Amino acid sequence: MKIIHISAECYPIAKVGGLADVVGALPKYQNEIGANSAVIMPFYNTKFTQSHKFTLVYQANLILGNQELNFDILKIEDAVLEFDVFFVHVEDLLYTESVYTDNDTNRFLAFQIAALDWILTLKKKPDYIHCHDHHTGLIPFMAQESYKYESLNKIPVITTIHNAQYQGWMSYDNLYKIPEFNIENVGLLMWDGMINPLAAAIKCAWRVTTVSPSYMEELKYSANGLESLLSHESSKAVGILNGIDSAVWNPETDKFIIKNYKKTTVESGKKANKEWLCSQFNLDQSKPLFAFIGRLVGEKGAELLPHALDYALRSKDIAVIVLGSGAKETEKELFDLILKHKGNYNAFIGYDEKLSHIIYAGADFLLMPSRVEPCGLNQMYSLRYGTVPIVRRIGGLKDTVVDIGDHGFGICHNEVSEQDIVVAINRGKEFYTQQKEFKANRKHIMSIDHSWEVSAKAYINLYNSIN
Ligand SMILES: Nc1ncnc2c1ncn2[C@@H]1O[C@H](COP(=O)(O)OP(=O)(O)O[C@H]2O[C@H](CO)[C@@H](O)[C@H](O)[C@H]2O)[C@@H](O)[C@H]1O
Repeated sequence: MKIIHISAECYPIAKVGGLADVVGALPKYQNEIGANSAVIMPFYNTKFTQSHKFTLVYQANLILGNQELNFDILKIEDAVLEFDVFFVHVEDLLYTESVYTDNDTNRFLAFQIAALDWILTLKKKPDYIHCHDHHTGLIPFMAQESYKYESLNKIPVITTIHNAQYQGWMSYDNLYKIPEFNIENVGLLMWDGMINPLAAAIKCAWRVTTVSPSYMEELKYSANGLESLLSHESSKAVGILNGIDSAVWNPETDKFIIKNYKKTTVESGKKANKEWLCSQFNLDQSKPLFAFIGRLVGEKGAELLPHALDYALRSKDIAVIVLGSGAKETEKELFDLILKHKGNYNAFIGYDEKLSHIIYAGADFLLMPSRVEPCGLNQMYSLRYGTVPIVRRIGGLKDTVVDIGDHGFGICHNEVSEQDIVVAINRGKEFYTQQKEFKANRKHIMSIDHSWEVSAKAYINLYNSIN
């Protein structure tokens, strides 16, 4: 079974968030169960692309409206990953330091056209094309409707929605850039007067998946304008919970953390990581350490953190560390708290993969007060590292965390509010004082299995169900 994943991100090549983690793991686990799964993504100017060698696989020109652009398909020379990765290299458009820029309409249009132009030339075509998020949302439409891709229209295309908040909207005057199709079918591209790649993907993909079962249900009521479309297409839609790459996220072998540990050595292991964090960030290590890692955006409830943390920190009996970047105002407010709560609070405003691993290892609790959470990986990473997740009951968080009050192992709250966050922190504080139960819980959560094996198989079953 030959599968090609098409994505804007893939760990460790280019990562902005959880999309990269999934696309960097799913093909590997699909290959382990006998598939032949590869990825095609844009060739960005990242540390990874600078430090590896690539071979040219294919070269051609693509037509983007009235522009003709040269593109290369490249492949990593050495087998550094456990699956093949192909790159679309369009020097002037895609070779940027950031994954996302303010010219993304043209960038991702060119990427998608180049990817399909290349697939068209393959002797052995993929059995399935698996697209991820709106950046690849026009592929299901083009494969089905554009005349030049007619020979691909029997290949099932699957779209996975990692985040329906972003839909890739573009104005109607971009229509001529999409390879020619029967204009009577233009409605498949449109939603609310705009070309909407995510809506087009939901309409045209053979199957639509979300990254957790609860998120699939929630989208029917809250999908940034696509609710009725999701309800209408629900017969071809299913939620499959993400897994975590247990080779990358393993406290026993993790090269980023200060001291490796397993279930039997969790106390000394977490202590060493916490000590390092507290000394680096001037925090009191005798206090329970609460952490937040993530994009500082409304979906993550991040704008509530400054006030909620300010309030919770007044009692001076907790320590807090924040790692994130995003909305400038939230960044500033979180930064300003450092002086106010010196010794008990610190924040790293930015992106740091290594630090994120040390925080999962060294913190006692991880906060996720998300407004929207399609799956959430952080709570699963924190479980694996023996860190208690504190989550809002939403999306994938609801599917993966059970409250200690319900014979579970985490702390859950219902509302996205400062008050709920503070109450949840206080419950965490209280739990921390019951050291015997707290330590037993740590061991328990480390053994909860969220590895990709089960979900990788679920995707294969889904592909098979199409024929
Ligand atoms: N400043 C920072 N420094 C270092 N690392 C950072 C960081 N900010 C975030 N990260 C890392 O980025 C990843 C975030 O993953 P999530 O799944 O929580 O979120 P995201 O919203 O990006 O993904 C979307 O797609 C994924 C995958 O399907 C869904 O789980 C999720 O719900 C959906 O919103 C984690 O690996 C986290 O450690």
